[in-house]
Amino acid sequence: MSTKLNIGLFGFGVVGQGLYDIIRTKNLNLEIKKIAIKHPGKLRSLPSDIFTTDKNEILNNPEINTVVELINDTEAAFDIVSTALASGKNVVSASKKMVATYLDQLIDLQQQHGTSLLYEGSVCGSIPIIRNLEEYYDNELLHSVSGIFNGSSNYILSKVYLESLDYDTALKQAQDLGFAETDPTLDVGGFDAKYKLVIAAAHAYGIVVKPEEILNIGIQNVSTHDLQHAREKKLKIKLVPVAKELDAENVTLFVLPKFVTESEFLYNVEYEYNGVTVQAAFADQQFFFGKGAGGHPTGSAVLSDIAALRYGYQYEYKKALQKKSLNFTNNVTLNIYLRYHDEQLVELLNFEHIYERFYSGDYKFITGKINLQNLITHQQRILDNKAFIAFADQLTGVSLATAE
Ligand SMILES: NC(=O)C1=CN([C@@H]2O[C@H](COP(=O)(O)OP(=O)(O)OC[C@H]3O[C@@H](n4cnc5c(N)ncnc54)[C@H](OP(=O)(O)O)[C@@H]3O)[C@@H](O)[C@H]2O)C=CC1
Ligand SMILES: N[C@@H](CC=O)C(=O)O
Repeated sequence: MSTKLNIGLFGFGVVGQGLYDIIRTKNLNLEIKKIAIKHPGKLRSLPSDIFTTDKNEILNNPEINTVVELINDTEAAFDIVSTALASGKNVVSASKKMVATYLDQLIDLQQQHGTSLLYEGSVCGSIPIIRNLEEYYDNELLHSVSGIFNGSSNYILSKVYLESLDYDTALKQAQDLGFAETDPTLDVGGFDAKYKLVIAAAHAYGIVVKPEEILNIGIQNVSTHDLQHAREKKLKIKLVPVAKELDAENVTLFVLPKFVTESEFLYNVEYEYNGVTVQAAFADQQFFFGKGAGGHPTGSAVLSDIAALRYGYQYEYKKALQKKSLNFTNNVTLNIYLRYHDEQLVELLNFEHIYERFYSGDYKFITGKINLQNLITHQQRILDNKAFIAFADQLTGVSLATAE
């Protein structure tokens, strides 16, 4: 029999309201008892007595057995979630930065207190990827997990590529639609995709990697030259996080823009949609597609976690708890396109091999092979120089289109 859930909800913004709308339409064995928010003066769509600004009205209420955390403050979210888990309450969260940053501590807390933390909504909105990695692929050898994990960046790339809208207007639209983070640098800089990659990798490969160890370069420096380059070669530019098993012992993780070919599933993933490609040893290639941002799509994933809690569902972190775990490494060579101004940057990056160099007026690019570690070392210089970097597919052995 399912347990009645008495919920304390933290956050009534885009996702919190999305969840509330969905719950309202259903007759589920659950009740939202209290909603904690930050700004008491804001106009709300519900009677004021359901709201509180005191977290302890939820955390210290013995009647509340489930906390749903949907706030936009990482440190406050960790405080709320860890307190709830330690006091015997199960938790659902969509805060990917918080989960990725504190994943090892959150796993420990669940084990110590026998409580459950579910976070499907934190990775790729409505796409049920975490539970699939955790359960369905439990016994599969995964060669790679990659895709489009950030709705805002993808929305912007679709707008600038398909509709020739300017970047700033496209970003403003992504913010107005509720897709972007409070600080949109997290989206366009590839941080948000990286947090999601950290979480996915924990369930796919059992590795818990600190976000700061992983390269993230986003779409913030994309220019009309880069877009034109892609168009001429019938490619699209997508922001792609990659988790790839290199051999029986090593896994690499990185987030970079990518030139995607027409034959890839990601080519047709546009606007706020996300896509996840899983390359497995036996199941072969599988593709998950769905809305990656927005109140209702994310609310639906949060509700699915809440429903799973009614039956006592917990992540077992089976791969992470295995004795022989995989190592995370940045020692991998990538096929890279670099658009740049500063010749010194090219020297610093120390290409292992150069396929092509192009100069025309103020447009200069180079394609070649680079070690990921070199990109990490010079990441800040790449960004400060307004240079743009993208990789080409190596997962299937296809090299840069320009290399042919
Ligand atoms: N937007 C999206 O598409 C998605 C967002 N997420 C994640 O979900 C979380 C929420 O995002 P979103 O709904 O967009 O954010 P919003 O900015 O729309 O809403 C944030 C909410 O959190 C509340 N809040 C902030 N700090 C506190 C606090 N200390 N205690 C209680 N309430 C607090 C705010 O209160 P007040 O209303 O008073 O300001 C607000 O209601 C974030 O972690 C985000 O990364 C995940 C997937 C998709
Ligand atoms: N800002 C995020 C929201 C969902 O996770 C995104 O754009 O994907």
